[in-house]
Amino acid sequence: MDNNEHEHVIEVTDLRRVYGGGFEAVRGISFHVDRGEVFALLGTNGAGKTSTVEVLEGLARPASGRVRVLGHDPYEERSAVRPWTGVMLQEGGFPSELTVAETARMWAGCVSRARPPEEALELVGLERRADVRVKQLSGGERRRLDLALAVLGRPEVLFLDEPTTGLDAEGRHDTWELVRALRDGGTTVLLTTHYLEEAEDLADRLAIMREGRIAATGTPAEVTAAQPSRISFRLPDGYFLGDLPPLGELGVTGHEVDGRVVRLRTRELQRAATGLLVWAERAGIELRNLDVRSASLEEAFLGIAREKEKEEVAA
Ligand SMILES: Nc1ncnc2c1ncn2[C@@H]1O[C@H](COP(=O)(O)OP(=O)(O)OP(=O)(O)O)[C@@H](O)[C@H]1O
Repeated sequence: MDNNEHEHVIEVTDLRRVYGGGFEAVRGISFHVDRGEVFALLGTNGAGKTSTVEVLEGLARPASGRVRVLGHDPYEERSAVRPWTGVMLQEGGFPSELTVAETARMWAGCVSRARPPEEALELVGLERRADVRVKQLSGGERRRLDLALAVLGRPEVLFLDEPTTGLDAEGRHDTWELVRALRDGGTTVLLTTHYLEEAEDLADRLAIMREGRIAATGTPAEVTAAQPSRISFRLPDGYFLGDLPPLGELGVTGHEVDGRVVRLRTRELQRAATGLLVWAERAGIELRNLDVRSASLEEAFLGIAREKEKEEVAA
């Protein structure tokens, strides 16, 4: 199979997934992931991320819609897709009596084009734990083992469901480095995560799901651009809000005053910050505790979650 012919390594069109009792967990979503991209699927608990990823992994059939991985239907043509994909589920569930090295060797026997098991363990920093039984590993070490097994077959497409949950800060950064290295080597990665800084740092593009639908999608910068930036500072004694230049002219769309602390919201950060600083400079004022910040992905995420709450209150 010439896998290079499919630029969209993953294609999802109007995907719906309905569970046995009739509950519609995924309600018509579309997105694509190109070769060598890291794509993050974000969302609140129960938003439908795992339900979506399971369909892409070929573990479940869609109720309707079309899914293609490397140009194939991952459920109907599992044997054409499976050898090229690596999967890290939320729960690995490997036999706990085997050692780490035995587990890796056993798994290497099940995949085509396997790396040497020692190399996979080294990639995730488990080489010194090779002789430890799986049941004796810590939660974070088990996640590392799950990741080692997912990359053992040199996959072209890697599915990572919450890969860094339970890892300490160092483990998380190690995992990010590994994902970046795999991406740079041409691997396409689809990951779900609850850590917004992980998506901000790693993802080329992302989608935020809410109640089975995609509420926002784009690069991290595009998704955060929809949220206002913030400027805060301390007004010097003797000055009042009315002494500032007219806020509308600075491109400020909202403000709060808390004692002497002023917080401004704007979608034109450079214009607002420049106007404010020029005013302060001319007036010979020092704006103490000045903080100028673009919106973070976390703010965009919370904004989307709050839109939903507002809709519910209004209904
Ligand atoms: N086997 C099932 N039968 C019925 N409903 C299910 C089943 N599995 C999941 N659901 C429901 O589908 C919805 C989406 O679940 P899913 O696990 O895909 O969400 P998620 O975004 O991955 O959540 P989390 O971040 O908590 O892992 C939830 O409301 C969940 O209760």
